[in-house]
Amino acid sequence: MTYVKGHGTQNDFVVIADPDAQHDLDVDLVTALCDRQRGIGADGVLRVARSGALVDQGVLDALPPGVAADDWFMDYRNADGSIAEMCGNGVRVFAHYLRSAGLVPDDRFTVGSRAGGKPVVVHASDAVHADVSVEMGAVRIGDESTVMVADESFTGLVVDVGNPHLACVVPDLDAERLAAIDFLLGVHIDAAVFPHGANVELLTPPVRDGGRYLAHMRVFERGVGETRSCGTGLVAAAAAALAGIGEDSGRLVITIPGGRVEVTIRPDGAVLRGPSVLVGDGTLRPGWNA
Ligand SMILES: N[C@@H](CCC[C@H](N)C(=O)O)C(=O)O
Repeated sequence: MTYVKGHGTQNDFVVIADPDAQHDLDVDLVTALCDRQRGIGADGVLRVARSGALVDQGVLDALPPGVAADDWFMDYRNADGSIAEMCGNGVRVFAHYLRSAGLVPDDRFTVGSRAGGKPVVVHASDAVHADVSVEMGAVRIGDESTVMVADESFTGLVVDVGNPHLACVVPDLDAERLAAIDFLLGVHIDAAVFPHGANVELLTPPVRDGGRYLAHMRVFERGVGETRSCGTGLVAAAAAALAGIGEDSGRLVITIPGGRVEVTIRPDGAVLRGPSVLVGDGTLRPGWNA
């Protein structure tokens, strides 16, 4: 099995090309691949397969809305082996991989995901770096909920970006205090609100900077733990930040530990724009996971 290692603002992935969906991406394989000591090490795995092949092989029950059988599908797995509906940084890396491997002829195409088809634009790319926009689709904002991080409680909005988020814009939080929060002391969401778990974002209040807003964010991902970036989390947090100041649209540049991305929120959907890096590639030797 060959792989490519890539990241989007240091949210890192093992990319496995499997056009006909022949591999069994079971929990043992995914957790071993993502293990930073005994595997390649990553926050998740992106299987590159034809959407129709995933249906034929029973990985998907049916094609999700907006996904055609011959679209390339990002079959995303978290580092713990669980399946998630969508990964915003993953789509950028996935699109970059497709371009760099010559699997798509143009810079505009649709990437399939369990949360539906995601149109992408590859603004610039070479073998290593790319700048990619993803139309993330509808952002649904729900009620408030709270999360305990160690013994501190944070209140946020339940946000659905295809996958579940609790996006907390924390009054008076600044970048320094945000950096000092210790997720290792425990992150506890309300299981009654999130029966399938959730990703948790902590965000500083947005500060206007010309025609955009600036903010800082950290994220604790379902199925992974703290990551240096989360694309769907950035979209959820941007929508929550705008909602908090009574806006339903706007542009935010958000700094996360892994870099900076731009999120545009409009009433009809969100766009995430940021970098992708393809770090290198290799071959797994027979028996590596025995
Ligand atoms: N890192 C991702 C989100 C990956 C899925 C998430 N952990 C979940 O379980 O919902 C992103 O960039 O969006």
